[in-house]
Amino acid sequence: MLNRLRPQVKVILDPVAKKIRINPNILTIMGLLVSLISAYMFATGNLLMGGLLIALSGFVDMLDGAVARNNYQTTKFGGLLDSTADRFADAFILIGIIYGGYVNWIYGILALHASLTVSYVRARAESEGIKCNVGIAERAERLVIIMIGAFLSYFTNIQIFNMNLLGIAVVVIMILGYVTVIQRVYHSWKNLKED
Ligand SMILES: CC(C)CCC[C@@H](C)CCC[C@@H](C)CCC[C@@H](C)CCOC[C@@H](COP(=O)(O)OP(=O)(O)OC[C@H]1O[C@@H](n2ccc(N)nc2=O)[C@H](O)[C@@H]1O)OCC[C@H](C)CCC[C@H](C)CCC[C@H](C)CCCC(C)C
Ligand SMILES: O=P([O-])([O-])O[C@@H]1[C@@H](O)[C@H](O)[C@@H](O)[C@H](O)[C@@H]1O
Ligand SMILES: [Mg+2]
Ligand SMILES: [Mg+2]
Repeated sequence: MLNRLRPQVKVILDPVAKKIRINPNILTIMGLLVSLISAYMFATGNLLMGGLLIALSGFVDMLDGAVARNNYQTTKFGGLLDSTADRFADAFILIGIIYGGYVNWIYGILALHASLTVSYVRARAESEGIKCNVGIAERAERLVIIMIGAFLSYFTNIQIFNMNLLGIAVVVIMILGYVTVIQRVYHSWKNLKED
């Protein structure tokens, strides 16, 4: 869903990206390091910074591709590095939230499994030659849901089923993640069943 905003983001980001003379792969690694710091913030109970650093990490993840495209530096390896870094960033953030005690570890592990499987199905489908960027909880949605959960947990003490709103956010991405896996498998079946 949020991927539909790419054209609007492009209008804002491209003028900035054109001026940046950093190798996109370095930016990708920088974004990954920001997600690691975000995880540390969650692990040590700093929800506000944890949420803000998810935003910054996501911004850098948007920027690395924009810099690559606007400076004619896109590479196949860069694309692989970007996707791989995203898997590590997803894991760092969820492990930080689990370690910080904001969600029962089983929900956190399942949310991580769902997130990684969403991306795996897409990569596996692409290896068979079909596009598969479909589903209700792609990576941008998952990160925004966690960000919102972190900020709401920081500013309020609302509890649902004895969980703060960050824990609820993790449960939400666990559920929506598995829904997205089903959506992507079904999408792939529809496009591959003739083969
Ligand atoms: C105070 C600071 C600490 C914090 C400041 C933060 C702000 C500066 C930023 C604020 C923006 C922030 C809210 C945005 C967060 C969104 C983020 C969580 C979502 C991230 O989605 C990922 C993003 C990029 O996806 P890709 O990596 O797949 O895409 P690209 O990198 O462009 O292309 C990959 C492609 O490029 C080539 N390449 C790449 C790397 C490389 N090294 N070499 C290469 O060659 C190669 O070809 C690769 O294949 O996805 C973007 C999706 C969508 C556009 C996101 C839109 C988000 C939207 C702006 C946010 C909406 C906000 C939300 C409704 C409300 C926010 C919640 C509130 C509580 C904050
Ligand atoms: O949305 P999602 O499929 O979970 O995750 C996506 C990966 O499948 C894709 O390979 C990558 O380029 C995107 O940046 C994002 O990480
Ligand atoms: Mg990127
Ligand atoms: Mg990425």
